[in-house]
Amino acid sequence: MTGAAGAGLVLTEVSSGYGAVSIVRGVSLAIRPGESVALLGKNGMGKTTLLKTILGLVGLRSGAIAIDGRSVADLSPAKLVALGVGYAPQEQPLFQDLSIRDNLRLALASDRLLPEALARVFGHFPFLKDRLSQRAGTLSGGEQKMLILARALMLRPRLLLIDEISEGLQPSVVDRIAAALAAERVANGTTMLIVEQNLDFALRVANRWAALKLGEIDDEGPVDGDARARILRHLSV
Ligand SMILES: Nc1ncnc2c1ncn2[C@@H]1O[C@H](COP(=O)(O)OP(=O)(O)OP(=O)(O)O)[C@@H](O)[C@H]1O
Repeated sequence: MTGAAGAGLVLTEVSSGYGAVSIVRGVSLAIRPGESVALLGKNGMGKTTLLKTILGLVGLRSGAIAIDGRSVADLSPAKLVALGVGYAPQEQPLFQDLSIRDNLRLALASDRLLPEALARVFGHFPFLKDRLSQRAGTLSGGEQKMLILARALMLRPRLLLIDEISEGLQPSVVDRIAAALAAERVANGTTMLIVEQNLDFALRVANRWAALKLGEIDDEGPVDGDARARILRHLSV
């Protein structure tokens, strides 16, 4: 393994929500450095809200969140980035009128870092290299998802939070994204928390899983021979 090792993430009785509504309820989850955990569950169970709570985009109501033993409660987005947190969000994450190059540049504090960071993401997604000046809004849905992930990888995150990246993608694109995530883990020991509804993808990219139901962790386990059947119980109606 080369480069910085992954970060540890510990959630202790985390609760959060919107207005008067509680969404995430008492979630405890410890992810060791280098682990990849798939967070599964039906629509509306609170998966995205939990990721946003870790990032401070949704306020923490009670409980604690620590990265490498350090509370993230009062950290600004810039400090989270400095700690090595990368985020691939589900909704409207690209600047459609900016070029691929400028969308990637926005991940960095300084252009000095650009050549090395671009070289890293070109290794995962070579098509970006030939189309750097193309407007992001003209990319296909799958290409946009790969650009979103590439942007999250620009700073070589130690903890990567990914929200339903495989949604609506054709199998060949899902394969490329799974390969990129696997390569990052091998190269950098990146810790990952991956919100998913695509069970096959989740089982490929994670070594552990947790199922969220109405804001609570309903079940969890390792990705082993029993995982598929156990998870399906949580995804089926
Ligand atoms: N900004 C918001 N204000 C109020 N309620 C919200 C807001 N965002 C989400 N919710 C509600 O919180 C609940 C959980 O939503 P969340 O997006 O976290 O679920 P999810 O498990 O990620 O689902 P999906 O797979 O559909 O993205 C839903 O009932 C949703 O309507």
